Amino acid sequence: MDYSREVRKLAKVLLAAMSEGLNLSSDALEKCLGDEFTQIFLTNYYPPCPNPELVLGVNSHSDRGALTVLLQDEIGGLEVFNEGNWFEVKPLANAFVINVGDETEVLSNGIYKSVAHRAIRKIGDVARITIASFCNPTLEAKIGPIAELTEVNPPLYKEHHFSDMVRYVRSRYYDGKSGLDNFKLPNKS
Ligand SMILES: O=C(O)CCC(=O)C(=O)O
Ligand SMILES: [Fe+2]
Repeated sequence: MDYSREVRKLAKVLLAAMSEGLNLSSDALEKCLGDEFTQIFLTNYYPPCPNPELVLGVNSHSDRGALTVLLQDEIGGLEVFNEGNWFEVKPLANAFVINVGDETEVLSNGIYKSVAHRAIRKIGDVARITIASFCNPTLEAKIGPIAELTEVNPPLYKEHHFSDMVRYVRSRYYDGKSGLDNFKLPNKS
């Protein structure tokens, strides 16, 4: 309980800072996530494995919600994709990894990018444990680019309910593609 309360506080601080980074009021992003944004905790257990080079822990994906607070142990294996390459996210003691989720990319009209990531197995003879805390909109929340951000740049994403994103991503279960593909508007330029 304490952990979830503290993670929630951290997520609120991050959402406020990210809203200000968009030149919006500090409650702008959180307000879009519904009455109270939801939190889902997922513990990932990667058991010891004799042939780590043959195994992928979690296939490439981006987290679908607003943001993820990830706690990883010291084993390592998380990688992020940028400009055609995978980069290791080295574990740092007493630090969280924060992933921007797909719906923050939509709300910010593409200013904040959700991050493609995966988990590989680096060391075979020890288990790895991570705890992901997904901060998500409520299922009924209507998610689309925030109006102030579409005055200069046209909207890049279709408005949808978060439940539509969840349904779409589930239908594609970890196939390596982004959930955002389904909500992109055709580029008119
Ligand atoms: O275990 C990790 O390092 C990543 C897990 C993850 O990306 C997820 O649960 O969404
Ligand atoms: Fe993830």
